[in-house]
Amino acid sequence: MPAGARRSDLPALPLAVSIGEPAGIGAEIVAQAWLRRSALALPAFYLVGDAGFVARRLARAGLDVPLAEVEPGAAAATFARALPIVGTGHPLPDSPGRPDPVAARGVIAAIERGVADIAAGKAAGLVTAPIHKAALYGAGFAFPGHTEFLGHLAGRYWPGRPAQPVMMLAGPELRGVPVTIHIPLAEVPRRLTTQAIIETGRIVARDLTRRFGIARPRLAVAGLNPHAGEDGAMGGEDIAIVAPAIAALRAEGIDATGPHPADTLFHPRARTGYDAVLGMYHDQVLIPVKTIAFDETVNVTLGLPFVRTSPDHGTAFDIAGRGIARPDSMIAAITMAAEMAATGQPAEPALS
Ligand SMILES: NC(=O)C1=CN([C@@H]2O[C@H](COP(=O)(O)OP(=O)(O)OC[C@H]3O[C@@H](n4cnc5c(N)ncnc54)[C@H](O)[C@@H]3O)[C@@H](O)[C@H]2O)C=CC1
Ligand SMILES: NCC(=O)COP(=O)(O)O
Repeated sequence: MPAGARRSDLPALPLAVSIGEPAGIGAEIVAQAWLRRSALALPAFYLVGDAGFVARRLARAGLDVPLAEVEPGAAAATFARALPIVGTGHPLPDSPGRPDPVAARGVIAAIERGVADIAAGKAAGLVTAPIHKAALYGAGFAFPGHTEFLGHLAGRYWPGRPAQPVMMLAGPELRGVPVTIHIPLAEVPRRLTTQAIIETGRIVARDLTRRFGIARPRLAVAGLNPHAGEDGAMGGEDIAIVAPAIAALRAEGIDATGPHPADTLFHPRARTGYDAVLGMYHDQVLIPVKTIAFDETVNVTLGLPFVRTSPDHGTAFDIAGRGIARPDSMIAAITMAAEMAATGQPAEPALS
């Protein structure tokens, strides 16, 4: 829990939870979280989507959850008796495991509505259920994932306050940040820049302090190549790109170290030496994070003027519609969003 936040400080406003890919498990894990609201003292939240779809899916999955279609202003008062649903006006198909391109508009609208509600002072933060990226790309979605889309929406609703979204996977034992995210592995060396590492490191250091209460965050920066390049013998990027970024961060007073060989950065003793790892590409970070704590880890977007969290997992098409998906990571995401919102941090200032 971030310093400065206490359970009793849970935000007065509800959290908005976007429905995600309807062919996936999103509706089921939100409903499962709602069923545990009292036992876990969860903060109030509402699901943004299509109430008709949610009702059909929960019936199919054998989840007995009362639903109430409301406006955000009534969600907190409704939460004790029913799962509040805020409609987008876009019907969603109930076809578990089989994504239908017709759903894309409603999936995107739910994310947009959640951010609009935060900007309008109706929601404390956004929790996103997983999307199926390929389905959205097929419908013309121009962003690799939520992370970049939310940066775009921040520009729409907080103009003049440039957002620089940074993905962080935060688990009980490990926080990891991929500097490059959803790009082909073959493109990583070309698109990895010293400036990107510096900007990512600044945002992580700042938000670990502002949102997570860590006074002087320690950042361990992984090298790109085996053995962090072995003095250049196994790749020149660690000397040419990564090391200068670490030097620049240190010159700014940020406690960054490295480039560290990635293979020895994630064992339990190594993890005591830092507050977050900056990795150079997606799997360098997400494999250790999900291996250590798949059910408890939360995907947090740093660098935004609002709070956004998500479960670490995806749409789980193989188990959708059966009511067996574990809600743990969704519950962790809801809890973390509430705790981050409760720190009462104002909208983020622009970074230099
Ligand atoms: N934040 C987001 O929107 C995310 C979206 N995705 C998307 O999800 C889709 C599927 O991705 P995959 O790589 O297959 O990963 P996945 O996380 O959906 O599934 C991997 C395995 O974990 C299991 N699993 C996942 N969540 C579970 C839960 N809550 N309870 C029990 N078992 C669970 C699945 O059944 C499957 O066997 C892709 O389109 C991907 O882009 C993936 C990660 C995050
Ligand atoms: N692998 C993480 C992931 O896919 C989540 O991406 P995003 O939708 O949160 O940008």
